[in-house]
Amino acid sequence: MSSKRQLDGAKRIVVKVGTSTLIHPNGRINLQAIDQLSFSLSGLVNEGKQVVLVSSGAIGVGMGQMGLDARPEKIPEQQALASMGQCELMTIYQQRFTTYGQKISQVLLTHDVLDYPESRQNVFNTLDTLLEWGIIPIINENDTIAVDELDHHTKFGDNDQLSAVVADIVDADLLIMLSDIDGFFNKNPRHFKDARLIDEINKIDSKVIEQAGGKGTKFGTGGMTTKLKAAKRILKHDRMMILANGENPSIIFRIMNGDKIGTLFRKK
Ligand SMILES: Nc1ncnc2c1ncn2[C@@H]1O[C@H](COP(=O)(O)OP(=O)(O)O)[C@@H](O)[C@H]1O
Ligand SMILES: N[C@@H](CCC(=O)OP(=O)(O)O)C(=O)O
Repeated sequence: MSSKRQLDGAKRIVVKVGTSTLIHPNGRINLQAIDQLSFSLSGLVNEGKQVVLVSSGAIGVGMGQMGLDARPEKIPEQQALASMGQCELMTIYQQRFTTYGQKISQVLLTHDVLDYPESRQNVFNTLDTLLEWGIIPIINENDTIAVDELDHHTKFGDNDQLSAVVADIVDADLLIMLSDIDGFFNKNPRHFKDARLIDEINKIDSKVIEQAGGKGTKFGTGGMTTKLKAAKRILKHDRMMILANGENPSIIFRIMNGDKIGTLFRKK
């Protein structure tokens, strides 16, 4: 067995970063993580890759701004926090990416863009143009609009699934999902000391689904269940996904080098 993964020269890459990577447990912004992420993604663009960043964190950053240590129950309050936090988050990204000479843009999406071929095409046209220009689009769900109503489905559910949808829209080769855990384990490692990291998964069957548990921190949403839903979509369309620990986002360079880090989801 080869000690390196063959990522088949992946050129168009979507990177998803979860709230738990961007926010310290004390609620403050993890500047080091954002800096490393900006450095690594700018480095990939300089190597000739096309990179989209799907970034969570708006609500988490908004909570920090308002001094809250628990997510409010009321949806309008969550949306207000997202609106504040998104602005702050983009300001920090703008600063850090500028340091590395990298231009960025912001794209906020709702699920219903997928229901309308014209909207979907417009999203593709925008993203494709940005990527051709060497810009890194930073995508989040448009939390102000995104709520689930009976007849108007605007919510993706979570950014794990949003990132897989984005990978489809831009026809990405690879989705790198950075979380607060080293990859997919055969059981939740926060509850079981003997949990084992799985190197590669080729199919999301009921056995794999049963191994997935809930979220890890107060900032996370969905836990492994939503990451597996995203992986299912990725496999269905013959793309690759790597789930890895975003604690130190420069891990992206080693991932792209084919080092066996985290869990690779790929069809056999
Ligand atoms: N089988 C599993 N393997 C790895 N992590 C798991 C598993 N089942 C549940 N988890 C939990 O999923 C968490 C990651 O998801 P989440 O908290 O939503 O983070 P993020 O903010 O990165 O989306 C881990 O911290 C872990 O507690
Ligand atoms: N749109 C929300 C993110 C929702 C979400 O999926 O968060 P996470 O599980 O941390 O990736 C925000 O920016 O706070």
